[in-house]
Amino acid sequence: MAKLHFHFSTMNAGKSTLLLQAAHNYNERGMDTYLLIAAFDDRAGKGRIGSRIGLSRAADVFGADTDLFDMIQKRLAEGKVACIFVDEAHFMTRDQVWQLAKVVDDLGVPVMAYGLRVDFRGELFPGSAALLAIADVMREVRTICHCGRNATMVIRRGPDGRTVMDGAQVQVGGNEMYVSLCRRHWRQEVGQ
Ligand SMILES: Nc1ncnc2c1ncn2[C@@H]1O[C@H](COP(=O)(O)OP(=O)(O)O)[C@@H](O)[C@H]1O
Ligand SMILES: Cc1cn([C@H]2C[C@H](O)[C@@H](COP(=O)(O)O)O2)c(=O)[nH]c1=O
Repeated sequence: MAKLHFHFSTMNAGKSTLLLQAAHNYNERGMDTYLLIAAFDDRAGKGRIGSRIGLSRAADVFGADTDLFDMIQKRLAEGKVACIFVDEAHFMTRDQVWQLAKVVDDLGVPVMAYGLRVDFRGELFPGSAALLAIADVMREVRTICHCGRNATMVIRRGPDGRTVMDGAQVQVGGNEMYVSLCRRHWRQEVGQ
């Protein structure tokens, strides 16, 4: 039975690596996959999913207005797909998460979504909140803080290197701007 999976973590935990590895596993067994990524996260190049370990692969992009059910249905009309992979899933809207649930329930294709659970302030992203609410399977991709504890939070650093607590929820960036920490060290950094 097809399921909606949510693999969540902080940044720099290996989500994109795992996505590319899982997709490759399908492909090497002769099964097609369909890869999607949020349009504005173009760190690996527009329409590419990339991991810091050096792997990358082309993907279709979605914006906030994209109907993911329609988009996936069109792709399925072109040929069978064994699994759908979505990177930067935290950038989806709540409606888009429900569209993925409809793909799973009505079209019978499994969906694997990979994304952050919380933003730099410790607040859920809308896409993550919806996935935590309705995904069939949830799995944490674990990584560690500089102290060795499990990292569950992320801080954002401004251009001067200082930790910031103000600003838009969405700001695309990598290790130069974000650091994953355990909750204790996150609290210390943000002065809580
Ligand atoms: N050259 C490398 N060899 C092995 N692991 C690496 C290398 N470069 C980065 N990594 C590891 O890859 C992980 C980040 O992978 P990535 O897929 O980009 O994460 P995420 O999508 O969760 O942000 C980190 O654990 C990092 O230590
Ligand atoms: C914490 C946080 C992150 N983002 C952005 C920054 C990156 O572009 C992605 C996450 O990248 P990953 O390495 O693939 O995990 O999300 C953001 O917009 N707002 C935040 O608070």
